[in-house]
Amino acid sequence: MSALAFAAERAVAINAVLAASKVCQRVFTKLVNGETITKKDKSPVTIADYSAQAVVNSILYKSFPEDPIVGEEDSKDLRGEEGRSMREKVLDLANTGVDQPLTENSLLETIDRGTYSGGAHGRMWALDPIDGTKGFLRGEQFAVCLALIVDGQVQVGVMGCPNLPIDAKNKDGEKGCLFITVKGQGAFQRNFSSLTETPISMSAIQSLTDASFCESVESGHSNQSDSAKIAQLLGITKAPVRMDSQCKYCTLSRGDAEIYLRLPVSATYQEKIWDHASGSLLVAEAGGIVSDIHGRPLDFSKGRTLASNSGVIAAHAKIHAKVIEAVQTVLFPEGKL
Ligand SMILES: Nc1ncnc2c1ncn2[C@@H]1O[C@H](COP(=O)(O)O)[C@@H](OP(=O)(O)O)[C@H]1O
Ligand SMILES: [Mg+2]
Ligand SMILES: [Mg+2]
Ligand SMILES: [Mg+2]
Repeated sequence: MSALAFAAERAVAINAVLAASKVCQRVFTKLVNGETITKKDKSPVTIADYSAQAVVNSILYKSFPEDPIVGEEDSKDLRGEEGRSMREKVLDLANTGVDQPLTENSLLETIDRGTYSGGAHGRMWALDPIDGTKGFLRGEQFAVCLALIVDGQVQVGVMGCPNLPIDAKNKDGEKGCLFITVKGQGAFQRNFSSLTETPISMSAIQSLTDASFCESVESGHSNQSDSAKIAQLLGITKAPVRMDSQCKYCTLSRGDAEIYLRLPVSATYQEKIWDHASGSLLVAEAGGIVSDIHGRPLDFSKGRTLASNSGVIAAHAKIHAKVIEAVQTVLFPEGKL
């Protein structure tokens, strides 16, 4: 029997995301127990972001030294005398997640392996070391998100969600889930603490009135008054599930909600590829369709952003077209498209 496609990439991505997720958990515990998180100082989360990016990049480099990485962060603010204090903290933290300790120089170099410009050709990884920074700071949802993109197509996606309950019905139960997908091979969930992977799929609701939808906690990231109108038009009665990060894609994929609406708040904002690469493949492999507000597939070949898309709409394949129709009616009452 031949090995499954991307088996090595899948395994390395799981290791990298798990290691970075644990680094984030460690930072958070430290912050909560110390005084820093209440200071409204953005530096703590920045430390976690940098450390997680260093850990993932370092693990990827060992197995795939030739692969470029499109990562959210870069080392600019860690350099020089001004960056010293943060650099030292990041180094300490990052070194809790890697086998071979990094030096200050190799830390900066490792973080900057994420500066690739993306594009339509060849292999590249897309990395969001902490997606949902604001959720992380609030002690709510965030995710470490890693995807392999080949010739503009997402092939592998792994997400670590340290604060997500393993079972949505038991919110006080064990937390820490890993979501894993390879194109054509399905969607899976496992606990941080166990190797057993469980296949997951979206719920196929019969009627839209039974549906619930997810959206950002942050109204600056997705237009919540438009989503309320769309929900009303679709006959949805349940309150929106507001959640930070790509945990929304994970929630849909295991059947805990049916629709994800990400509606533009500005005409100029371009979604970042690392905010959607892994999550969109997970939903597709779990039985959903992911598109922009016009129903167009997300195009990961345009560089670091989804430059040819606007917003994101994800839903079970059976209801996606109906959702897009409602989105168009609300956003373009004059029939713009
Ligand atoms: N105006 C905007 N519209 C849409 N997304 C935005 C935005 N400004 C920032 N974001 C993105 O929203 C992401 C968080 O998404 P969500 O609201 O679903 O939690 C952020 O990721 P980071 O937290 O990694 O910076 C950031 O990239
Ligand atoms: Mg993000
Ligand atoms: Mg981020
Ligand atoms: Mg950010």
